[in-house]
Amino acid sequence: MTRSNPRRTALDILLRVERDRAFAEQLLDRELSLGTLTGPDRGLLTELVYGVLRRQGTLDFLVDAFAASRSGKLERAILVILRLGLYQLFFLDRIPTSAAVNESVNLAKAVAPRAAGFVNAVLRRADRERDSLPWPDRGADPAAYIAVRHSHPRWLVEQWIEQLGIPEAEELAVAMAEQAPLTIRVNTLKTTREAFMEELAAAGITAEPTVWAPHGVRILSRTAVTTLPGFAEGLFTVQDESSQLAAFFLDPQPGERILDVCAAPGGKATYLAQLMENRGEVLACDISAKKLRLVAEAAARLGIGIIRTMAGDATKPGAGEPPFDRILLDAPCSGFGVIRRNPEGKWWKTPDDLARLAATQRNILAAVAPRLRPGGVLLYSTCSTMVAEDEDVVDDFLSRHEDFVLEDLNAISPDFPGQFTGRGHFRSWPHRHGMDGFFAARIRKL
Ligand SMILES: C[S@@+](CC[C@H](N)C(=O)[O-])C[C@H]1O[C@@H](n2cnc3c(N)ncnc32)[C@H](O)[C@@H]1O
Repeated sequence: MTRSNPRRTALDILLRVERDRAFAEQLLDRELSLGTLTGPDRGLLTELVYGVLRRQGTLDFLVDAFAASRSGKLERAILVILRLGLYQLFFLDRIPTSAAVNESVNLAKAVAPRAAGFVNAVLRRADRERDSLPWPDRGADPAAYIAVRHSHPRWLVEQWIEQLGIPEAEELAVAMAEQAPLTIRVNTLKTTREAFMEELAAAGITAEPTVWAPHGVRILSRTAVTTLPGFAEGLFTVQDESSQLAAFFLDPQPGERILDVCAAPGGKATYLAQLMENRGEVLACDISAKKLRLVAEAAARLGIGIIRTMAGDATKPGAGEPPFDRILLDAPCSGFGVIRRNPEGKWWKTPDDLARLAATQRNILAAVAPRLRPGGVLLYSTCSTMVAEDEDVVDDFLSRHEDFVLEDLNAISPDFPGQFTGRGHFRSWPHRHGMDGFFAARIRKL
């Protein structure tokens, strides 16, 4: 078997994701750029890698149901071969059963020959018994049912149930296991949304304007970003509608000085500069000097001249800069709002990680807030659905800083009904809004 077999390549990538905690997106990009896979095999590889990571919880439940050994006890390579086979059997319509089973057996013969018969037996049994799967009892244990059926860690589902109640938590769980839409932001320094949509139509690409974000376009055709017209010319950048809105709600004005505290890779920093009509200054900081280069590259491609980058740890007090008109703190977070895009993250992170991240978020917020001028606005945002990383961080900060107040986005931006909580935070949900899960709070210094 050669490396140009998409199932073998998917197996290698999934094993590396498990073993090294490597990001699937980077491994896939590298593999696809080699050009050893062509035509539909490229799509199949992507589908298998992301599909197995998204549905891993359900697939392991099926392994436990149909294999004599529990999934946790199986050798890694055999477990991943079973996940791949079951994914093809249960989630892909276009692959015949015989192909799903035979290709899995071939994979086993190549990497773990003594397990080939076992793989064959488990997959054939799962296929025979597909109409009587032993799902957990929904009434007796709704969290177990939702976790297994829609493939999320149980503790995460329990948090969602606490926030939203059982029926809505299940809607969210369904949406969070789907593929996310491809959304871009049109660069209004170079074109308009209308003109860009005409270019897309002329290139045969189906797209629609985003519902709420004023410069967003959702791409409906299945296509790679780099093949869209105008990428090299900087007519657009990839950015989910929720992330666009978070930057938009800071409401930066031309000529102002803005601090973007955790800026890399620059999705929001470049949008701030765009909204400022490329006038004023955005100081884009990040702890990673390497990732800050991506901000500079994005700014150059988009024709932005007002972004200055500076590496540094935002938990340490910044020195030497006069106070800023506005601050964006897009904090490092669990990423539980974007698990449609990075599904591996949901299997890696634990409640302990949330506590650790929340401590960092609190430290950064307390360290950067003094850099705001009186009357200035700070926007705290995360791509997390977790109250511990969101409302709790903001409330803790406000309880210790009497010279800062929470602003009510319902009053500031009344044209966005349904996006804000009763207290005036921005909170988007995939099942309600079709966007990633995002949070933002506007805080004003008195
Ligand atoms: C959510 S990402 C920012 C995304 C970015 N705002 C955008 O829209 O493209 C969080 C960033 O925080 C940075 N970071 C983590 N800890 C930090 C710290 N202590 N000080 C500064 N930046 C930090 C990470 O390197 C990462 O780039």
